[in-house]
Amino acid sequence: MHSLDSLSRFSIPGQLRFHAHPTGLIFAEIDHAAGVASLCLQGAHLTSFRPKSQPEPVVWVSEAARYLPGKSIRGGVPVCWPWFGPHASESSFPAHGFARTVPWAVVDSGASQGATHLTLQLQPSDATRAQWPHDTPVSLRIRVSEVLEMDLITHNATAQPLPLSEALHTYFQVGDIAEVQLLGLDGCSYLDKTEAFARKQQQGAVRFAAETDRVYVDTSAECVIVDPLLQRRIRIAKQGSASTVVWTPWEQKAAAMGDFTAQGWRNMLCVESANAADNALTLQPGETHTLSVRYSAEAL
Ligand SMILES: O=P(O)(O)OC[C@H]1O[C@@H](O)[C@H](O)[C@@H](O)[C@@H]1O
Repeated sequence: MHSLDSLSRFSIPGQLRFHAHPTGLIFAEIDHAAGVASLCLQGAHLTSFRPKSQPEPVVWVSEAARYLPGKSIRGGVPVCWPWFGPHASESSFPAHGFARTVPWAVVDSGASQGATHLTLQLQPSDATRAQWPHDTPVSLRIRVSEVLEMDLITHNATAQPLPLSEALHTYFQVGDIAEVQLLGLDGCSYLDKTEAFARKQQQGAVRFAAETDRVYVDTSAECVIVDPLLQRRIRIAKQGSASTVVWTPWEQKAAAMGDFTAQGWRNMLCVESANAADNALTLQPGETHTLSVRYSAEAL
């Protein structure tokens, strides 16, 4: 694992620095001329992003989030890998895979093409190998400017095809979940996790009035969150992702989770760029797969 000293060679004066949280977790702080972001090295978990043109963050993190070794953080961009949701056969394995709670190493940083960038690689251990005994290097590359770009890159270095599901489980900041609309999914099929995975079809924009937990399949469309309170649109563009997961817990579920404040759930919406359910991947020997997202905000 990194010490702060060993990270100094990746620092960029005025643009990228590292610091330790009182719990020991190490964070990267990126301050680009056009946008700011924070990322926890555990989980390669981005915990905030705000274009400097925006008064409010684009990426939401819970005010009650816990920053603890081995625990996932409520908000930001959890990396769900190498499976999304519950493990297919082992109920004791963690939901959404182990990537979001284990150490990642910084392997590169820089400032080029108008952005500050940082690349991390998951560090396999005996504990991860017990759940995933495959040689599949995985890295996360982020680029911060007025927009946030992220690439989740998985390489199958084994001699056999491997099943894999994944998501960049992004929590977006909204003025009030009950007022926003999500565009881009009209006509898509989805699995409704609140109704035992019933298969349904989206009609028009997605609006929210209760717990919503859906895996939209066979869609690589750009999604747009229209937010009348914050007077902005958030654009979510992606490549290498054929599913979009839409999740909001609503009051009761959020209260049961223990890491939301009483009203915090109202200010978030998860729109997750994924390869899950019908769109789970099979990585062929030697294949490299990249899931890429690009988040931007503009005034309404
Ligand atoms: O509490 P977790 O493990 O971070 O998961 C949050 C949510 O993540 C979503 O992606 C799932 O579809 C939901 O079912 C789940 O509740």
